[in-house]
Amino acid sequence: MAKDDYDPLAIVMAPPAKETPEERALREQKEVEAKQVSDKIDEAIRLERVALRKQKNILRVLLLGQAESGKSTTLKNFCLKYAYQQWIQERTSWRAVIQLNLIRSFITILDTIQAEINHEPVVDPGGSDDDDDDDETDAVIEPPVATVSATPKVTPTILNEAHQILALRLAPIRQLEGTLKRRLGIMADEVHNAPPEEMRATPFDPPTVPTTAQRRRELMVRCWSDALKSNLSGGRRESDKSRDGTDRVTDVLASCRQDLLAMWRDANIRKVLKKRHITLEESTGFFLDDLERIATNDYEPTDDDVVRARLRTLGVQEHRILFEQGAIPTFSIGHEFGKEWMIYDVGGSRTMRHAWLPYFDNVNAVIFLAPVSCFDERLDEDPSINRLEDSFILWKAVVSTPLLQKATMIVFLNKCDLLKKKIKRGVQVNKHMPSYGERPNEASSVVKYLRDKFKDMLKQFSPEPRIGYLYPTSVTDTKATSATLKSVRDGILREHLKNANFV
Ligand SMILES: Nc1nc2c(ncn2[C@@H]2O[C@H](COP(=O)(O)OP(=O)(O)OP(=O)(O)O)[C@@H](O)[C@H]2O)c(=O)[nH]1
Ligand SMILES: [Mg+2]
Repeated sequence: MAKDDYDPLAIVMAPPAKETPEERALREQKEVEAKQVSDKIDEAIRLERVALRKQKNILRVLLLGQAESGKSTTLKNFCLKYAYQQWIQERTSWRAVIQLNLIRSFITILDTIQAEINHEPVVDPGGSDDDDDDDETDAVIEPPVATVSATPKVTPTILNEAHQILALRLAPIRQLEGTLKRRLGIMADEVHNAPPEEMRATPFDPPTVPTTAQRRRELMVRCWSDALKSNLSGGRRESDKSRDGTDRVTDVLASCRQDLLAMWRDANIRKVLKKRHITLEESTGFFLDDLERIATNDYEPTDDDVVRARLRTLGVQEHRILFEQGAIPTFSIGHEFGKEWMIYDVGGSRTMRHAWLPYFDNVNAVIFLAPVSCFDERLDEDPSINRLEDSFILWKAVVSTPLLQKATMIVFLNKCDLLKKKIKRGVQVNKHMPSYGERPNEASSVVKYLRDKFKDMLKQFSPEPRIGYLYPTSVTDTKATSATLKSVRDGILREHLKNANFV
């Protein structure tokens, strides 16, 4: 069998080689019975979840927003602030995820070096801000278009033989990616070449299939606590260990540390990344600036590392948070009220929005994550759609639906830190968002402008008048987010008390 055809699951599941018709009938009957039992268990779990969702004393909070908007990061902030004991139990297990984020950044650098050496054409992800195209339009958002030079210019590269040797020496880190993915039980993330999936702009829309199916490779798990458990227990093989019993991935990273540092600090490699429009500093799971600390044998993740680690959410994850002693204000009715929260963290990609609808029932609050730095970016799953435009479409659907009419609406205008960086880099907001007009090209002014837009839409499209709470956030900044969460928690509890006629 060719190596690529090898499928351990198919081998295990294949029927016995010399099966008689009687044996076959018996096996098939057993399979039907097993399926019935399995379906019954699934149904029992589903009913238990529905019952849990209806329990009156549990506060239900829904985290909504497009992919990479910061939903899971917000959830981590909640756990860090209000369920710290649970948090520290899981903290060490995040090491593998952080190492994987780091390794993937290096794989991007290695691929870029290769592309440069091969004189591959440069892909312009969204048109340059330097061009003088002053095309006036009334559109709120101008969707950027990816362009590839028709006749690629073969310019002499600034990389030399030493860079090639360095890249060759670091080639083994590519293998570590597979080891970590297997260990974490990461789903087939190679959606890259998969047939296009059905997508929905909002949970209420009919499905469509995108014309452009090329997507980035992402790391996704069904539930991060399962991934972390898999890392701790079954996921590790003997071959993952070095001879002295230590972890092979950690050992390889530590032994490559100097070369990795040399690669990330090399001025010419940085220039090539810039030329090829690769801004790793602004991409998800960025740990390159922490390399010196992470590529060591005794690396232990810090709270901040865990908050910044990136794992894409698949489907909807339910997280039960039991607020620790003292984490809940007493108001006037005693300690226990609002102690238990169920936070639903959804996968934000358009391919996953169909799964949100069952969770719109009986929700106390929605925290809607709108990344404000992405006015010049396109959706990964459908590059014809501008990311900010997508946030507006989603927000309109969320505020319009009668299903969420009673929910307290909270908006996090997130990624303000990245917005500041982008503007500092010289990106002109009004080139990508003509409606922004001649307002100052400053982060605070952009945030105010977008805040007003989200607020206006809440007013215009809510079935009944209601107030919303809008916060500018950078949820990777745990200190600032801690203060925001306190205000969010108090707001949600107060609204809940009001609705329950306690105040
Ligand atoms: N710099 C910066 N990075 C952020 C911020 N919020 C989130 N991120 C990063 O953006 C990436 C995506 O964040 P997630 O919280 O995983 O996004 P999500 O909304 O859960 O995405 P899906 O699970 O795909 O729906 C992670 O690498 C985060 O560290 C922010 O305010 N500033
Ligand atoms: Mg997520």
